[in-house]
Amino acid sequence: MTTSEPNTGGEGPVIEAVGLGRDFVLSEGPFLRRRRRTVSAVADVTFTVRPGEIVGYLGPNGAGKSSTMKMLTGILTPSAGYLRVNGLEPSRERTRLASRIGVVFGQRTTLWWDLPLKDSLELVRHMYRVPAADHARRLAELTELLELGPFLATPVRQLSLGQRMRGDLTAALLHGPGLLVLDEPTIGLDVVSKSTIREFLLRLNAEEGTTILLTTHDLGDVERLCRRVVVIDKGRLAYDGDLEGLRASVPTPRVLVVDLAAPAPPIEVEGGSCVRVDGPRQWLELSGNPAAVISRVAGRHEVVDLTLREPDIEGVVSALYRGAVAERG
Ligand SMILES: Nc1ncnc2c1ncn2[C@@H]1O[C@H](COP(=O)(O)OP(=O)(O)OP(=O)(O)O)[C@@H](O)[C@H]1O
Repeated sequence: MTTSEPNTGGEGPVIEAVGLGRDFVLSEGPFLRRRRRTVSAVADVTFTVRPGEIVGYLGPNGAGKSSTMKMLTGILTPSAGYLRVNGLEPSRERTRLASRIGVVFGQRTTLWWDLPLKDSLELVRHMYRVPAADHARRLAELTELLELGPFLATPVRQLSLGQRMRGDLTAALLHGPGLLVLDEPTIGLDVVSKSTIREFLLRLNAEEGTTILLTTHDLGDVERLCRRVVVIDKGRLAYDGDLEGLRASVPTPRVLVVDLAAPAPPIEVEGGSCVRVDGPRQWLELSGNPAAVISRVAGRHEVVDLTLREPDIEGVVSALYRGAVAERG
């Protein structure tokens, strides 16, 4: 793939947020007795994204992810803190910033509902003032990579969700931005469409060095795409680091699944605690060395099969959301 412009605003951070905050003032209660209450959607969030990173911005519902995305793209003005995206202050320099970033909100489309996809993309070209030759080349590349060919002439309203998402990604990338901000890019998509989008994003990142920040509730997205995750909870930063570190930071035990020759009472063994029994199959949460527990179990029971399950990212993130992670500074 080729781009018409340099990808980033230099070697400095693509995103720099320091003590970022956003409050909303709500008016509650019956007429004449209304009270004002301040909600901190984002509070004192500090993180940096460097050129070429793919960062997952995760958190439970209402954590403050969308509010952060809106501040990054200049739609919302921060109430507190310092924020630069490609060296620009998003809420004050929104138009300049728009030429350097691509944004896709999975639940909305930027395309024109009644126009064929190709015409919608042509309008996007005019909005971003992309020269016709650059547009043609870029559209040809994206058409091939995202397999848009069969439905370029279809009105957007007739596209499937997966096709529309590929169209939206194309619209966001036609001007060759160095930063792509995605809010739930695979929401509602089937397995094949999710995979197409993930592989495309990986390729975009590898070949063009495009920096990607995405929110997602889909742990498949996280595992496939994100070498680093930033987790926020109740507006505050809960974790910033790699997936391995996230796994290690949450006490999610490994589980030994034991298939016995016949149903039996819950196994009692040092270093393992039986958490589930289903016929001859039992699940032991491990607190001790797996090899030692396995040898103890095998020494005392007639075992047909054993499987050691590592905690998956789903378990880790839900444990993190439940507040199992130690408070960090
Ligand atoms: N315009 C607004 N007015 C008042 N409160 C708001 C507004 N936008 C967001 N909030 C509140 O700020 C908090 C964070 O919301 P936000 O949409 O950023 O969370 P989120 O992490 O994106 O959630 P979800 O995963 O459900 O989309 C919530 O308590 C929400 O109710």
